[in-house]
Amino acid sequence: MTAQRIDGKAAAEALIGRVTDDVARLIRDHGVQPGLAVVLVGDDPASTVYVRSKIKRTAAAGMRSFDHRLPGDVSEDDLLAIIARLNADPQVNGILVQLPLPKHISADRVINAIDPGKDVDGLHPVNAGRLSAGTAKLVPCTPRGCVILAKGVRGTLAGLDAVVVGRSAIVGKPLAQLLLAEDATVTIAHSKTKDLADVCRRADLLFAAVGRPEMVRGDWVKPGATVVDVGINRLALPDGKSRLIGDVAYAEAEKVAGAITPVPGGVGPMTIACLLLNTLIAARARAGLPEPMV
Ligand SMILES: Nc1nc2c(c(=O)[nH]1)N[C@@H](CN(C=O)c1ccc(C(=O)N[C@@H](CCC(=O)O)C(=O)O)cc1)CN2
Ligand SMILES: [Mg+2]
Repeated sequence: MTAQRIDGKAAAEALIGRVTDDVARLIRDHGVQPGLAVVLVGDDPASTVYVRSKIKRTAAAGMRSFDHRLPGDVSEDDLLAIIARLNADPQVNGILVQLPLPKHISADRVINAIDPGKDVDGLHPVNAGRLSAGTAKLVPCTPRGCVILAKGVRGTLAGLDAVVVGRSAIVGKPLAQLLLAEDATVTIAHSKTKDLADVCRRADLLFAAVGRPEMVRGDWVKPGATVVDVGINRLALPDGKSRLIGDVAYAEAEKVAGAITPVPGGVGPMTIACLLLNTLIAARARAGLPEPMV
């Protein structure tokens, strides 16, 4: 049996559709138009593509979009001054600083400077703390997308054994917290985990977020498991072109898994959809309205 291919693109379009409808209601009923400011430092090609897509999708969803492109040698102080202006701007409900930042800028200092109520990446320590306390509204976009996709397949995640391979602040750690909030039994594994393949083989839900191309092999997957591949690794081809591959050896894993996300077209599109959702959540909270029912 071949695994069900989880269509992240379709799930993202459906979520963006619901967000767009709620934005229209928010404008019509409350005169509130959500606004997202995206800050890009430098000209990294992948980041430029992601930022362009974020800006385009924000506007298409009926939100205001504010575009801040800064040279790669901008000083940390100048960047912090822009963040301070965006924090004070009532038209801006969400602030997203595209990562990674150049080496001379401390990502921690920049993230800490964002108003937690506008932190649509969910990376500010206040929002990370709220996530572990179970009271978060703004949670990191990629992990939120992973949980939506897994729930789309399994309905409930309660009681399932979830293994998250990777412990980054942007994916692994918040994903583990979100899965715990869904009553899954969660293991966080990483490069130092003993018998990693055995740990993965116990997972009903296997999330790979290590940034190592095809590290998770087919025989690491429990038969019938739901596999969510967060990896986006660009592989250079001999003809000068490139190809994206995930952290999971898809061709092997699809023979064993019950369902699996492809790369591209799996988790990636959900990241941008969840950014729009977070911007809507931030705008509604700012207006004293409950979370959207999307
Ligand atoms: N401030 C942030 N920076 C970064 C984040 C983030 O969530 N917040 N995540 C990544 C990049 N990212 C969004 O910023 C992102 C990555 C990938 C995709 C996506 O749709 N990928 C497609 C493939 C696209 C391609 O061909 O390159 C897919 O997987 O189908 C969207 C957003 C790091 N930085
Ligand atoms: Mg840095």
